[in-house]
Amino acid sequence: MAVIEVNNLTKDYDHGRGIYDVSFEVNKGETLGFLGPNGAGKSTTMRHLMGFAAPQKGNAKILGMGCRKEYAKILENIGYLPGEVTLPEGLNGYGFIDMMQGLRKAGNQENLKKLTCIFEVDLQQKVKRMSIGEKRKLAVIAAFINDPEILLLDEPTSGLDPVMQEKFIEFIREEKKRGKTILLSSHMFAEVEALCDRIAIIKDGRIVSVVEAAEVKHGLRKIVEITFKGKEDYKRFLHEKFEFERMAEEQLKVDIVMEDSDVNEFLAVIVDYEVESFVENPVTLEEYFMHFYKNDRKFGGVSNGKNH
Ligand SMILES: Nc1ncnc2c1ncn2[C@@H]1O[C@H](COP(=O)(O)OP(=O)(O)OP(=O)(O)O)[C@@H](O)[C@H]1O
Repeated sequence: MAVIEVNNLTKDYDHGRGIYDVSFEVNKGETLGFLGPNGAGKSTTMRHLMGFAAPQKGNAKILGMGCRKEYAKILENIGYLPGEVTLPEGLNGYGFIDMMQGLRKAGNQENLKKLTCIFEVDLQQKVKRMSIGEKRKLAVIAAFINDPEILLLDEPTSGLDPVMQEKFIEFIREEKKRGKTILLSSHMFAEVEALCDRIAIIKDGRIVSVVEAAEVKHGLRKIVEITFKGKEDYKRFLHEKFEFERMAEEQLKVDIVMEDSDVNEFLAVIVDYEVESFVENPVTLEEYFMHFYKNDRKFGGVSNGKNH
């Protein structure tokens, strides 16, 4: 069952900035990683899910409720950690948590103790005296304070030191075991690999790929490097219908991108060529993702974000 649904969500800020026809869903108990370079549209999508902005087209729903219209109801079930944290400077940690608990009508002192202990925040301290990391940890506590079923986490570990990052990952693993539904935007491959069931990649405001994390982890997509014996074969091969990643005429070498399901087709074609060698390398999540950073053309399965 889809808990979070984003359908053709569009917000055009002009000059090619914004999000365009963004569609994906997050099922109950699933963690979807939302990966994209700076300015790709992750926070904009999250803000629409929180009902802070109205789309020009499409819609965002949580538990079947429209995020803009039923904002107050949705808030009771949701924990949101914004990408940029701005906290009221005049309050101390307790004051801020009280304010957040009041907003959500769900005080939970036991949970507060547990979270304060895990994330080591001194709640007596005034917000204005806190470091960036401490403010971030306070925002993490606020997001989890009412033990929400659904979590929208916008780059949750940015600003945390490596020990805290590790603690956070452990904490989310436990939350996953408890059946939480999570949308997590991140730039950190290790974090995404450790936590996410599926990964949606967004670039220039558009979803360019949605993949099962296991598919990437187990290297179902591969780069095959083929070296030909002669120039004629090398040139002829370039006309074959494969996805070429790299061509090096001097070395008579090409890299093609393949999925497991393409292997038979590849073998049927390659028997017709004199091959010096071929090497197969699984694509890591980082390579898969970096491809979108560096290139505009598609790499692997482009989907509408609805495959799961
Ligand atoms: N209120 C706004 N007015 C105008 N442009 C905006 C506004 N909010 C976002 N944008 C633009 O929309 C695009 C997407 O921004 P967004 O903050 O969603 O990216 P992001 O993927 O979260 O990036 P980052 O990783 O840097 O946080 C950017 O080009 C940004 O400049």
